[in-house]
Amino acid sequence: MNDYFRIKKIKGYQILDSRGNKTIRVKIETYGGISATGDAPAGASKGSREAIELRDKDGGVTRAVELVNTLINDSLRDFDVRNQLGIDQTLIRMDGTPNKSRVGGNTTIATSIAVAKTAAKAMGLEIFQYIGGPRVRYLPIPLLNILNGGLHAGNELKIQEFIIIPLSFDSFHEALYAADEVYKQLKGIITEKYGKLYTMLGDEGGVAPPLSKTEDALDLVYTAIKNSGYEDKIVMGIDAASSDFFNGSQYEIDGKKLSPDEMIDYYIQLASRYPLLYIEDPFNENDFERFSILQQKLKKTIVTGDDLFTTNIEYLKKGIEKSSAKGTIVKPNQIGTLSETFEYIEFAKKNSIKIIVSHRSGETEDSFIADLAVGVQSDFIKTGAPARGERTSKYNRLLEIENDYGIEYYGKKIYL
Ligand SMILES: O=C(O)[C@@H](CO)OP(=O)(O)O
Ligand SMILES: [Mg+2]
Repeated sequence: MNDYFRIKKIKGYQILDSRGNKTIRVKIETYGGISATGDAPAGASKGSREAIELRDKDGGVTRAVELVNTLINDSLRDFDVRNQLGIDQTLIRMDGTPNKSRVGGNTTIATSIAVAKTAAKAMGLEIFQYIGGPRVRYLPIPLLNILNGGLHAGNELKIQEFIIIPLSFDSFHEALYAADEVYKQLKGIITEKYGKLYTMLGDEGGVAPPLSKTEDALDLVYTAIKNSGYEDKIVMGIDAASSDFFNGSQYEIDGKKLSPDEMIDYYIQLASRYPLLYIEDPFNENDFERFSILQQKLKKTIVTGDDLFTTNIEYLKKGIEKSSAKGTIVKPNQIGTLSETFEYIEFAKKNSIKIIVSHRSGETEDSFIADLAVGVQSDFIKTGAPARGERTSKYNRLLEIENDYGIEYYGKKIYL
């Protein structure tokens, strides 16, 4: 085996994420002197079926770090760093649980990402090229969460994310800059209407005005789109993250308690008032049936599962059998390794499910998911507002890829 690619050392240490919480970074070095790092992001509105994060009692990740420096370093040393599958399978076997609860999904995903980044570097390839090979043709459509609620903000809005989708543009940069204009416009409208204090930001860089009603937030976003002159080019979406306002039998929203069936009508009513192309997690993570009813009623909308599927083939299969959703969120840390993430994406694509590669609300500045989205040719990328470094690092990486490699933006061509 070529020594250049052989792993010499794997090291872990604690770093801070965008919420100021500790998270794990893993660094891999080969005998050829090539090294790269992988970071674990962290969610706030997590699905109950996600891979478990290994955390100390005080919120730190020193146990995860110790595992990397001992068990993982010992087991993966001398592996060829290009052997992603073999390495990921070793991590999966080492953990031995269905949800990575022994070693921690944060530990395994940071390692798995570091492996892929080191391999790409050693081969002299961009990460997206290493992942996607010569088939890479287009850049994903960004879903920009410009107004934050739910667990990502201090306001009373129950819907977690109010998203804009710049579809009809000829290039990625035009799409992104138009979305950025809408974001600025939104801040302007809010300042005028409520005062500057209302433009404080939520966890994903969107504004988080102290509103409590869904329609008030949607009105603001829709007005910002119209005022910017993009009504025919930019559409809207939401991530309800509804498990977080489901009390076991009803959804507590807009000062009301709605039954699951009333929630179906709630979304239909919203879709009749706003151009909602995208609705994520409209029902709690166990309600595959109502996802399916909503998807049938709103044929043009991409109903999407996040907490519903947690990047886990077992649950996606169930969703496909029941026709629950046209789209799936893909978050590598929900499942814990890149190989499982690739398998999931392949399975989803085979079943014509749209792929939305996504960040977490707690992120680092690492732009890996931008390369991942391009490499796997995902339909969309969800990575927050066009503001704050941990979000712009992903957008700026996509701009860099567009600029250096001239990769096209499909936008409207493939979606309307
Ligand atoms: O629900 C979501 O889609 C994510 C990311 O936007 O949030 P979190 O990382 O808090 O789970
Ligand atoms: Mg979500």
